[in-house]
Amino acid sequence: MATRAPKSPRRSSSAASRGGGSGKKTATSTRRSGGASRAPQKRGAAGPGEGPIALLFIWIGRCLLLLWKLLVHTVGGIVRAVGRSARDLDPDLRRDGLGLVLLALGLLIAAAVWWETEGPLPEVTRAVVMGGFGAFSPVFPLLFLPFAWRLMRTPGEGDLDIGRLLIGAAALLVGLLGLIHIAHGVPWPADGATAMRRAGGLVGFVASGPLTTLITPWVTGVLLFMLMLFGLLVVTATPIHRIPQRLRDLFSGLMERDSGPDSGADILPSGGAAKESKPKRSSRPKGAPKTAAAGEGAAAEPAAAKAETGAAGVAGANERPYDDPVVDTARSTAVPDPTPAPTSVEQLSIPTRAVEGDYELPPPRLLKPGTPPQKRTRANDLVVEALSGVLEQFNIDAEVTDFVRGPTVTRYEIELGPAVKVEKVTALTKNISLAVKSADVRILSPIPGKSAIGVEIPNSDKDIVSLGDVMRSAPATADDHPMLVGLGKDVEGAEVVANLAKMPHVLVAGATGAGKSTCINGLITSIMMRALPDEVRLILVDPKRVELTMYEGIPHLITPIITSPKKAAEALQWVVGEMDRRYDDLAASGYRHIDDFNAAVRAGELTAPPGSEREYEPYPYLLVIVDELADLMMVAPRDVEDAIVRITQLARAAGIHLVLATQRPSVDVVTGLIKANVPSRLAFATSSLSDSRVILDQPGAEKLVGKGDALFLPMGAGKPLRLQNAWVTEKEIREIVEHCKKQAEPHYRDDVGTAEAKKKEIDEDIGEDLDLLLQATELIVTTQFGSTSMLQRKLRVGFAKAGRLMDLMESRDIVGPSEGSKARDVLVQPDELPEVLNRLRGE
Ligand SMILES: Nc1ncnc2c1ncn2[C@@H]1O[C@H](COP(=O)(O)OP(=O)(O)OP(=O)(O)O)[C@@H](O)[C@H]1O
Repeated sequence: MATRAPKSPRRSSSAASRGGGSGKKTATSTRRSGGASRAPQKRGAAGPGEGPIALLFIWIGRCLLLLWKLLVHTVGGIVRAVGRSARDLDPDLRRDGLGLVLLALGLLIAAAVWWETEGPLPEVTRAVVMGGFGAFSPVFPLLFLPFAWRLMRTPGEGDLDIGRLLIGAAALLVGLLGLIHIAHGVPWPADGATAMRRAGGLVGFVASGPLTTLITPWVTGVLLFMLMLFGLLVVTATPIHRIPQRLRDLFSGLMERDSGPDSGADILPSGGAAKESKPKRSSRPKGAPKTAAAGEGAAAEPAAAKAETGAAGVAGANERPYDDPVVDTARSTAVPDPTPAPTSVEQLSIPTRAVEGDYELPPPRLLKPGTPPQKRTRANDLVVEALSGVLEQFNIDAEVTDFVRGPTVTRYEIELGPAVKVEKVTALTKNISLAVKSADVRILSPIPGKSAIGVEIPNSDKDIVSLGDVMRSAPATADDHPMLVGLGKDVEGAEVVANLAKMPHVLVAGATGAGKSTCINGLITSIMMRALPDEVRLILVDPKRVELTMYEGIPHLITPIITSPKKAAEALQWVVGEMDRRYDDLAASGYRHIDDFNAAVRAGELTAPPGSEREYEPYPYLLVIVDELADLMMVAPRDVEDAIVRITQLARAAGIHLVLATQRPSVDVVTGLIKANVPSRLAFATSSLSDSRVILDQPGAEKLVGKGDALFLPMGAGKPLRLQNAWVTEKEIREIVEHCKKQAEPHYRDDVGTAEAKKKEIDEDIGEDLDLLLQATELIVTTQFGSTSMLQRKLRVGFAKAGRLMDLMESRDIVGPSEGSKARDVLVQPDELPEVLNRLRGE
């Protein structure tokens, strides 16, 4: 993270050269006056009083001086030109070149030391290396290999790393050579070159010789050993307090490598401390409480570090804004009055035992790594130049002090001089766009947690963020919640994950081609990678009929993928019913959240009330994903809105969550009511500012560059977090789907998407009269007497109402047609009554 302190020298120097024009002028004028004051003296020296010979010498001297200057300028110019073109080289090529130079050096030293090649260059090299490094010389050429390898293998990794490695290796080498020298009796140069070469050479002598005379060889040995240890820690980038953790990681890494072909296949490309999550997880036996996987060597440190970076920090997005909201909101949610537990309700069945043996989650290696992240490329340098140019042109005392490259955009940081208005920079958005040749410039003022303005500019050379990298990152492996999904990487390149159970409902919107479907694929794939089917069940609604078809048949589904908007609207009604059933169970058992209910059931603490035929089972999370809300809203706007609002208001405690995606975020699709009840938003590039306002209640999404560039506004967050959504290929999805399908078969409920049809019939026909109709039916069936006047008398209704009730019963084959003044035939026997009443109720 850039800090102000180290940059201040740069800042002040450029400030002097920039706005501090006065300082520059002063320096120039001082030089001029100096020149002017010397000139008369020189003229005086060549004055009329001097002889022609003296004049000749003076002129010869001046000519020589001129020639010298010419030579110096020419040579300097050539060197500068070469240097400039080297600087202009692509950083990757520069690193490759450096790597090759190191390889060549290693080869030269190997030729000199190992094969004792003849010739002046190998001989000088041999003398220098053996004289300098003594007994270590034969190993010396090998040292170049890892450096060369690292430079060429990991393009884009900062030079800092190389610097760290050099410092660490130097400390390691000096310590080792000093120890070797002590082990050979600390020979001095006066003892001869052979004795020095057999010991630690000149370096070993300098490291140990003088010290041994001052503090004895033993103490020197201990100090040199400590120096070696320090070198080792620097090389491995291990702070002392993390040594035990590193050893544990190393140990468990070795154990995993031994345990099978999957293990160790996917290591974080960035070389982070995080390891891949468990490659396999078997179905938990029912009743076994879930154990956290945080201890599996997954370092949660990056997330913790990020949490300090401000409100929009990644972990901030992941954790803080809705830290534990499930429990909190569950407490505040109005739980309906306790009702007796339903005695014979069919609970959302979860018989997803594996086809053979235990269910195994897909191995993480099925998700491939993305491109290695780059910290700086030539494109970034060009943008910094362009930005500085704009600031200079407009005479603004501000400077580009740093930049942080993310996968899609880079955030350039501009620090202002004293008394410079922020608006001066923000007003330049269009000029900056012009200078950097990109229409999608977004200005953050300030960057959260920093006193600097951020200018986000799309990279002309983007990195691909793969879902695999996100799912194997520390924030993902540190939490084994089955509803945790990989979203992508933020502008600083940190992985962003989110727990759908805590969101608790999310709206995904963006113009066509912006990356919505990829995002939905990422969500479903994350669930398949982490959740057993008896932990999370899915309802997938795909009115476009093409986006989600590949998930057909996965065991997490409770109904085949729904493609008809009408059926989808009905399925939402079913979800409302499922929510009510869950609430009934919660209310009857006295728990406030389905997680608590499930824990009690698993622990065997909860049994159905006496007289009930129920046997409680844990409820899985139910995730409903709608990949085009607009299609549903066109078919049945009122019903869909009602269902969504009802689900979103109450479903969180019942473990039911919605993901609603649309490419038409207009107010008739994302209505005020839906917006008010879907608190988390994920906006991809929108075609207009008004669309951005509909999704995020603020502008910003219209400036996104598409292809997965997104703004994530989790529930409770003030500012959206920009991220590059994770990419998952169709091939990866197919392999994961195949794996899941092999493990278990789906168990479809045939009532999903049909409930509404029955209800509709009731609504249209019966309307408000359901209660009266139920009473009338009960009366007529139990008495087996189809008389209208009896209904009038017993139900205290008028003739018209009684006649209407009779017509309704006739249309449902409860009574026969009217036969004048005679009573109608009753077509239902008393033992069929409960079934008929249920049918009338729409159940
Ligand atoms: N996360 C991503 N990383 C890289 N490229 C992406 C990403 N997301 C999307 N893209 C690119 O953008 C294209 C369109 O993405 P996608 O199909 O997800 O858009 P969409 O918003 O769903 O469009 P539509 O609404 O028309 O289905 C993809 O084919 C891919 O090339």
